[in-house]
Amino acid sequence: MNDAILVAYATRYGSTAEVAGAVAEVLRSGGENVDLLPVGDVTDLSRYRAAVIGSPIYMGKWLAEAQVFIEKHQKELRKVPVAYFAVGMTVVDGGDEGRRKAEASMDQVRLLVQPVETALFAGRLEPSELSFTDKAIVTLVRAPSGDYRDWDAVRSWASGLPEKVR
Ligand SMILES: Cc1cc2nc3c(=O)[nH]c(=O)nc-3n(C[C@H](O)[C@H](O)[C@H](O)COP(=O)(O)O)c2cc1C
Repeated sequence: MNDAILVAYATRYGSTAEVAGAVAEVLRSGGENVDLLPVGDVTDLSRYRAAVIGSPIYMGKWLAEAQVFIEKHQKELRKVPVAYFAVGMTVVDGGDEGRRKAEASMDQVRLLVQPVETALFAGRLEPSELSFTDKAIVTLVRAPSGDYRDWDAVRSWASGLPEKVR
């Protein structure tokens, strides 16, 4: 039976995993049968009637594992409604240009599988948690730090999904 909804995510420091968790929770509370999985743990897509896929943005792009997941499963994913969400910091105070850059992070995956719905969410950046290299990059680009995730925005988007992926 392909009656379940897949919520699959990539994450480096956990914030996108938590956004995916909130999306899954809202769908479940609406009575949907949901599997919440890191992209690397998804094997069989035949049991899903829809997929929600999210990735954080790093240097303007989705994490490689999210792109590879979509590329690898593009044939199956094209048969069902797919929604994408991107999590990043340029949407925090980057205005229209920040949103445009965040939208562009999905260009690659849009080409592979056209989504029925997309969303951009502000993320979390905690410098003390970052690897040496990541910390050096965010210091260089003077990225804002803190937790900017807007849970109301995430939940509101998720509550509209069942209608969109029907
Ligand atoms: C090295 C580095 C590069 C980043 N590049 C971008 C970027 O290009 N655009 C953006 O919107 N956010 C960028 N971010 C912010 C992350 O997308 C944000 O912190 C996100 O919540 C991280 O998700 P995760 O905790 O799931 O890994 C960057 C963060 C780091 C550490």
